[in-house]
Amino acid sequence: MTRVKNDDCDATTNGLSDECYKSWMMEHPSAITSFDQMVSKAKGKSIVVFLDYDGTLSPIVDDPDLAFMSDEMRSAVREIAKNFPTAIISGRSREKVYEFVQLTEVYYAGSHGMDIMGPPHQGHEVILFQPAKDFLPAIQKISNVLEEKTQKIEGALIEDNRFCISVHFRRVHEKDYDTLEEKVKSVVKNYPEFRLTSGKKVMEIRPSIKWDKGCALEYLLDTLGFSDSSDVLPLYIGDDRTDEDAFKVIRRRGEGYPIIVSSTPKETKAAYSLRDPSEVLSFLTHLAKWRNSFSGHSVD
Ligand SMILES: O=P(O)(O)OC[C@H]1O[C@H](O[C@H]2O[C@H](CO)[C@@H](O)[C@H](O)[C@H]2O)[C@H](O)[C@@H](O)[C@@H]1O
Repeated sequence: MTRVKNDDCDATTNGLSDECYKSWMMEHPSAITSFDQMVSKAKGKSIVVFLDYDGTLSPIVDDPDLAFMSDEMRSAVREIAKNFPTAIISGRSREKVYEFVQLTEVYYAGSHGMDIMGPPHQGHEVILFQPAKDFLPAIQKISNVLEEKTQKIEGALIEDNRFCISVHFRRVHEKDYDTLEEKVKSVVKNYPEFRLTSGKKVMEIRPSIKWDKGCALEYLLDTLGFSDSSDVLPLYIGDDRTDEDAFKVIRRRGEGYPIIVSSTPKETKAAYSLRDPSEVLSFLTHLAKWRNSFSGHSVD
């Protein structure tokens, strides 16, 4: 049993010291203190902002239905979206993220990028890409079986994320972790076209297609007309394992900033870090102010 144990580190549970964090920060410096250096590379380029939702724009809470973002964060994201093309890429269903964020100015990619929508046009939804449509009937079946098989495990929660399913165990007794994982695995093994991944106290079942948050980032850059990597600086802020796929894409492109949200050292492809959503808020506010300071004349 490994999947359900180690995905939600904090300094108290993993015993990592401040010293350890400081040395990790040397490799992944704060995006706030590195701000001037980062934006100095923006000359002649377009910044495109990609944001994860849970743990990035909203703090991690016990009940996934209560993961609200603050009004300050909403205003900061709105300000960012006024100045840069902006997308929110989440493991949640697109509808659920929209319910939380409530901004019409941004692109949304739900279900780990398998459900991409542009800003609404004349009040209508603009669905751009849904590569896992064929899997919907099977997802529904899996969801029903999981509901039934896990109903006796206190605290287990199945979340329907449309093109993928989350099995939450944040509120499950630790003694029941193994049982829950076995049950989930026994269901998934009957659906070879699906795979099991993990995040923060959550197991996720998703179609085994070659599509992830990194592919969604590239798709959105192409859609926005930025396939030429020398003209664009993509900036991606995220806190979880699935965000690593986007970090890798930015690394591969050789331009842009992968930024991890973490208050503990962890293995990551990110180049910069922010401690928590409150630092994300400061960074976004700073970025919008920096852009606004050029209003009327170009940054280029
Ligand atoms: O890609 P994200 O936007 O980060 O979504 C990843 C998962 O986030 C949510 O779960 C996480 O946040 C919950 C609320 O804070 C927390 O209770 C849970 O333990 C975390 O794993 C969401 O509910 C999942 O469906 C997403 O896959």
